[in-house]
Amino acid sequence: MTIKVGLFGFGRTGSVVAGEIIRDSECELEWVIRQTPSHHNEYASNLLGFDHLEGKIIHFKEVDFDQFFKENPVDVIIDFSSSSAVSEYASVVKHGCKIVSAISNYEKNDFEQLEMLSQQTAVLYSPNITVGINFLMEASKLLQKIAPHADIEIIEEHFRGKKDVSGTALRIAEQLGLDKNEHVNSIRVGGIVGKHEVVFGLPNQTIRIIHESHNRAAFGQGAIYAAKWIMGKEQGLYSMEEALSLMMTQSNSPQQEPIAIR
Ligand SMILES: NC(=O)C1=CN([C@@H]2O[C@H](COP(=O)(O)OP(=O)(O)OC[C@H]3O[C@@H](n4cnc5c(N)ncnc54)[C@H](O)[C@@H]3O)[C@@H](O)[C@H]2O)C=CC1
Ligand SMILES: O=C(O)C1=N[C@H](C(=O)O)C[C@H](O)C1
Repeated sequence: MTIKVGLFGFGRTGSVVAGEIIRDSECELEWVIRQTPSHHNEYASNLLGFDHLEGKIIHFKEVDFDQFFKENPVDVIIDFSSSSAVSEYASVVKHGCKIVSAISNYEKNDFEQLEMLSQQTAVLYSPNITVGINFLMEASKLLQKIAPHADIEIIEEHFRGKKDVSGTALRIAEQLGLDKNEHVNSIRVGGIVGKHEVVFGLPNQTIRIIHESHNRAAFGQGAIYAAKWIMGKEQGLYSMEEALSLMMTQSNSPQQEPIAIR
């Protein structure tokens, strides 16, 4: 069954994610909604160099969202836009659509709205939707159990233009029970896509667990994995850790396909 996808955001990340969705044989990019008016009614596929027409680009001011979702139904919305977009697609849950949100830093009221939507449909929210970073989080939690007295610092590195502190780093701090104001160190240089390092300091050794995204396609592959995983889920708020930890715990069972990290 082909999964019909609606994408919010076509910026640094969304434009790359769109390409991954178009390339995926099990997904069809139905439309892309964004705040930027350029390329309205053009196709993401053409802008990305594909020959066929897929993923019509829609300027968000040109649509009545409720009418739009009724006339252009999708199975899942993938959100790589901004915190405020959740209010635009709130009505989509009436049509049974699932949600994968990759917004890294939500305003409080926007996240509360996303939580409300999860009472009506399945919502997967992940500030870092790569398979690798979620493995880093599981590995860090395991190491903290083994070395409970270690000093721990989190270092996050991103491109110069990223204004907010990494939502991933804040999530790692939360998972490790660390004060995010004390133990998250940010570096903003050049065009770094995203690097997260958890440093465990012991008296006689230092252990570093590092994940680095080299290409935003990693976020697209993670979002597609999440979209496929959430298809069979009932309403509720899910995390990428849950999606992956279930796979990781079942990964040695013969009927489970191991995670194909590409
Ligand atoms: N969870 C993850 O693994 C990742 C999350 N992100 C997050 O994705 C978001 C976007 O990041 P970038 O692509 O770098 O930003 P960007 O500023 O380059 O692109 C944002 C896009 O969203 C659109 N947009 C913004 N607000 C909108 C709204 N209310 N309705 C419709 N469209 C809207 C803009 O027109 C633009 O196309 C950020 O929150 C970022 O932290 C980015 C990479 C990975
Ligand atoms: O803004 C980005 O680009 C990224 N944001 C996410 C975050 O804030 O954690 C994830 C990734 O590192 C890239």
